[in-house]
Amino acid sequence: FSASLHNRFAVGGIHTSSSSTTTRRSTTSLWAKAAKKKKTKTKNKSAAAPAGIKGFGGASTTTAASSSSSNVATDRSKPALAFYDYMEEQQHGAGGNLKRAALGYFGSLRGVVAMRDLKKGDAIIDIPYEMAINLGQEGGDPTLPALELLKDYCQQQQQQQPDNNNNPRKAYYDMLPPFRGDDSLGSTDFFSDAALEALQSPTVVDETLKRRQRCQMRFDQDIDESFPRWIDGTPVTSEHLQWAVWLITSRVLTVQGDSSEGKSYRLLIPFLDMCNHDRSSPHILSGRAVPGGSLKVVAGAPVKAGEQINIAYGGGVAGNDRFLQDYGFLDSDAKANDIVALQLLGKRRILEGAGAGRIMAEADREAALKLLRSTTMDQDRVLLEEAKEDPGLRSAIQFRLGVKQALSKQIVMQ
Ligand SMILES: C[S@@+](CC[C@H](N)C(=O)[O-])C[C@H]1O[C@@H](n2cnc3c(N)ncnc32)[C@H](O)[C@@H]1O
Repeated sequence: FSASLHNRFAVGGIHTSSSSTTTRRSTTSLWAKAAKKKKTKTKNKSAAAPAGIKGFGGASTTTAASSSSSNVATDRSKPALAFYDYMEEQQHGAGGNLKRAALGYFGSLRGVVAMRDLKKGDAIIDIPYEMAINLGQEGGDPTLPALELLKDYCQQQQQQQPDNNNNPRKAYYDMLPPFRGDDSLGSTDFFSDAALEALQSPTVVDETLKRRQRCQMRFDQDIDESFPRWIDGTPVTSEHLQWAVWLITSRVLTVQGDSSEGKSYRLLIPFLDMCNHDRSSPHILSGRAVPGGSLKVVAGAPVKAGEQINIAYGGGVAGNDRFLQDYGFLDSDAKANDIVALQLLGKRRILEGAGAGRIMAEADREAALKLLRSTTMDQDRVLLEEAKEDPGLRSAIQFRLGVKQALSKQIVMQ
């Protein structure tokens, strides 16, 4: 859930970041290696998780939950069950999580649902570091970890059935949002020209075009015939790499390593990466990228069975400019638009991209405000109605409408 270096979630813990000046590759091994343990499956799964997703009950049937969210449909699809098995495998030791939480659907959005009541301070999710995929040291270029991820993804997908000796991460990879899926297409990286223009945001357009260019350069430079093939046996394309970049920007967490080392790493943390965003979430991320470490979501308030377990992406300080570029959706919380408006008024520093950490240059602010003034909010609402065919165009118009609303609030307040 990459966003910014400034947004540390927890002391000595996980923070969100895709931004930094360093682009050095990690010298650590790519995969967080487990201390050698016997690779045996838990024999009696329902004994291992008597009250969780693998046992009886569950969030969809529990009587403990009183809210309407207790009717959440837990994900018991074949790939999900294979993924739960994968978590339970002894070398991962993450099966205990399934007593407390599972995957569920909130409308059409998959997320994590509590399987039982939990107290404030309880670990809701607790994933051993060894289960995480370490994509290298923190850096500003998402195409580097994307390349590593894409390579491993293609290698793991070579066989149809998960086989823990040859493709141990397949069960997890099968749960990732698919290539060309609606989720990934929500990111500005996949916007049509018309949608990009409709953003009325020169800085977002500029950053998007640069990222596309960087992705193409990475593809030209590092992907050749020796690269593993795509799932269907055809050569990997730059569009596959763009999808992998989106996986990085939307689901990787930057986690501090050993305190004496002073380094941070980009981790894909299975299951934890399935938590959706809610800016007001009280839950806290903690943990370190060290052997034996635990990567946790700790309850910041009591949790009821059936409740969705969300976390605040971007440390709760990212605006909708970042949400649209990195995650591919707009945060409905008004604060996400207020942040963009404050940046445009020179009252808040830019979080990431060109000029990160600085107040936006006056000329850039003026250019952006001029574009925003080129249509009224009423006109935008009409255009939004008309933009049914192009989801990117709709998001772009929604983005600028939100920014205009936030700007008008700021101006009234002045
Ligand atoms: C870290 S993943 C979260 C899990 C994801 N829903 C899944 O099923 O794999 C981040 C992605 O989830 C979706 N997402 C997370 N929070 C959301 C929200 N509040 N509204 C809409 N989509 C959201 C977006 O597609 C985002 O890029």
